Amino acid sequence: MRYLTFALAKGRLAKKTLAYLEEVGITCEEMKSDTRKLIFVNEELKLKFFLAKASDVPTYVEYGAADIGVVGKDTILEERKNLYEVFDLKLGICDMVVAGPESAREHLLHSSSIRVATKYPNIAKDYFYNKKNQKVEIIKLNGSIELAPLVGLSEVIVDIVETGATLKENGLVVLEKICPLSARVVVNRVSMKMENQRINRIIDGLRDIIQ
Ligand SMILES: Nc1ncnc2c1ncn2[C@@H]1O[C@H](COP(=O)(O)OP(=O)(O)OP(=O)(O)O)[C@@H](O)[C@H]1O
Ligand SMILES: O=P(O)(O)OC[C@H]1O[C@H](OP(=O)(O)OP(=O)(O)O)[C@H](O)[C@@H]1O
Repeated sequence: MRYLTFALAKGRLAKKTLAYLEEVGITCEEMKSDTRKLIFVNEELKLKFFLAKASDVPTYVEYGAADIGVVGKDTILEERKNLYEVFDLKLGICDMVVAGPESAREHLLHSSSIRVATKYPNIAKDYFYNKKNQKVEIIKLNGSIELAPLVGLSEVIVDIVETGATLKENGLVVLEKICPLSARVVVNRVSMKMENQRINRIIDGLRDIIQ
């Protein structure tokens, strides 16, 4: 039997994803230890696991380097890879929003000369260009997005809001909601056909514990 390979997003989602997998009998003790090792193997179940940067998970799965991945819907929308999104794990629940100072609300409604800072340029383009038909300038950043309107880099941002604490502490508010987000299980298109039974057994197990 060949190994089924899982690509998991390191960071926020990793711990909870591992806890869910454990509940359906998929364990990888080694992975929980403090190690620099990148690949972990469960010989008994013929499974391999690796932790990758969240934004790279769809790439590993599209190319078949991983059969299954767990990653945020934000990353799926941004990376636009060719894969099956099979299941909502209902963890890492948050929203993609347009945010800024209250003073940007009017500007956002009427002006086209708006700058939007974001880690998610494709999501921002899709929202402003396709859904709203509004020509804005999109500026790509890699983190601490809330800084942009505070220092005059942009009028608004497109970013994730979970508790709202970061926005609040920086005097910003949600101006428009783009979409809800949560972690999803994604599967390589060929693996879905070739390993259908094994993959469906895992997905059914996860579905049972979440419902
Ligand atoms: N408060 C939150 N902020 C950011 N992401 C969140 C939050 N709550 C849940 N998530 C989800 O967790 C995923 C992983 O977030 P995490 O912060 O670990 O990585 P990242 O910010 O995408 O990557 P990196 O920090 O390496 O750029 C996100 O893609 C999103 O789906
Ligand atoms: O609504 P909240 O609960 O405050 O969470 C939202 C914040 O968390 C994320 O940032 P992250 O911690 O990933 O850091 P980053 O800004 O460096 O991406 C996101 O980009 C927001 O800044």
